[in-house]
Amino acid sequence: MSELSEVSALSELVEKAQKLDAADELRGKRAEFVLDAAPGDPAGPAGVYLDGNSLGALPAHVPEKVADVVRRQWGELRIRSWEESGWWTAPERIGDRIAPLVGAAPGQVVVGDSTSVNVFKALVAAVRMAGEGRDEIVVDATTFPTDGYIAESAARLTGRGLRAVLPDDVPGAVGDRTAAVLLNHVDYRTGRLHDLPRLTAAAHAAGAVAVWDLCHSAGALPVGLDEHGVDLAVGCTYKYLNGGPGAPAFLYVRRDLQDRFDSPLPGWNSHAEPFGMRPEYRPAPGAPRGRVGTPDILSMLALEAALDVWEGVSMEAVRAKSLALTDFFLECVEAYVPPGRVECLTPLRHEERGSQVALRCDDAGDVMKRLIARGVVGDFRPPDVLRFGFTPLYVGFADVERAARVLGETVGA
Ligand SMILES: Cc1ncc(COP(=O)(O)O)c(C=O)c1O
Ligand SMILES: Nc1c(O)cccc1C(=O)C[C@H](N)C(=O)O
Repeated sequence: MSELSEVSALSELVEKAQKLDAADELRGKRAEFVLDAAPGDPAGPAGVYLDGNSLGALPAHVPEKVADVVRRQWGELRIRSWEESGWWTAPERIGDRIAPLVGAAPGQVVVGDSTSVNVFKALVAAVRMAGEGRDEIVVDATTFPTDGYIAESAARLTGRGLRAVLPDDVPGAVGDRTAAVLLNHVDYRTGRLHDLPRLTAAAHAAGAVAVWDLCHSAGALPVGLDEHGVDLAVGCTYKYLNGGPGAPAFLYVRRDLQDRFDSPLPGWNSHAEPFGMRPEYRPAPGAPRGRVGTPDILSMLALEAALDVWEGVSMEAVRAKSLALTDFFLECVEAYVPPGRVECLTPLRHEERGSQVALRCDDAGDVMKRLIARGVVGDFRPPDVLRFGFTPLYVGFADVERAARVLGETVGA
């Protein structure tokens, strides 16, 4: 590109970003988060946070809420808070706040433990639901590692075999031996969105139980758990749900399966009568059956406060903006990054795209370090992937233009 056409591409994209930001119905949400100044803001220098697919930004009102939980609820009310501050019922109450964000009616989502622990609970329970005749678990061959490790352990514990299958190949791979299928909704590396309705239907047609990991889709796009008849699902709350580092995960058990959910971790919190202190276990009805032990109240209540930012936000608006952000990023990368320097791993088709863009780049580790030094925060996944996550509640189009411009300068240097 000549110097003149480079300048005109730049000013065109800057102008386009301004127009897109002005028309953005979610733009007011950014002020609800603690972030660096936006590009163009005289308070700059601007930082661009594109790592909300790993750790979501802090909603500004959360520290005050957490301070109240610590000082008053814990410091003053102490043990009374289990009842008076609603600590005991927090896992189901907060589950019901996450439920509409993933397309679930109330009473089916419980919050607690890590995603890894919930993958274990869900997968072993799925195998138990499927019955003795089915001797195989199918796991996403491209899965985030923790699901693969846990599936391997779940298979050994339940005496089933484990087969890793590419999500696209699941319909042809499942059969009357398949007990359960564990899939990631969005691939953590490439940002590829898998076809949840089709793959759930394929698992069901084979008589298998479908278990989904929603870590990279919850809060980023409509999931439609009830609508698509998903059996069990898990997800984290520290990415697009902005619950904070180590915020507890969630577990969805479809209502009509709850009586058959036989937890492999039947702790006292999931007992029908937890304070009965009985030697024999009797599972609670409904979502609380997914609980294990004492909930981590401080993290859980930070998450509860963080969920306030969803007030008045539709997941359709979030999805529309997410696709517009990733489309615009790809357009800017095309304009600013020297040809051949990066290769897009994220599908261009909207139906196959989550809310991140992954670019393959030979020296990705070094490039990401230099981007971060210039205030553009994404992340690096070995061996050669640059990941950029776009959280529609707080990322704007000027951020996107700036990130791609700095990327172009960094890899072009
Ligand atoms: C798809 C997926 N599953 C599971 C996890 C990890 O779960 P946790 O660390 O909450 O157990 C992550 C990210 O950390 C992830 O991206
Ligand atoms: N959970 C994380 C953590 O505790 C530290 C650093 C990163 C994470 C992540 O969430 C990584 C993320 N799941 C990924 O997609 O790579």
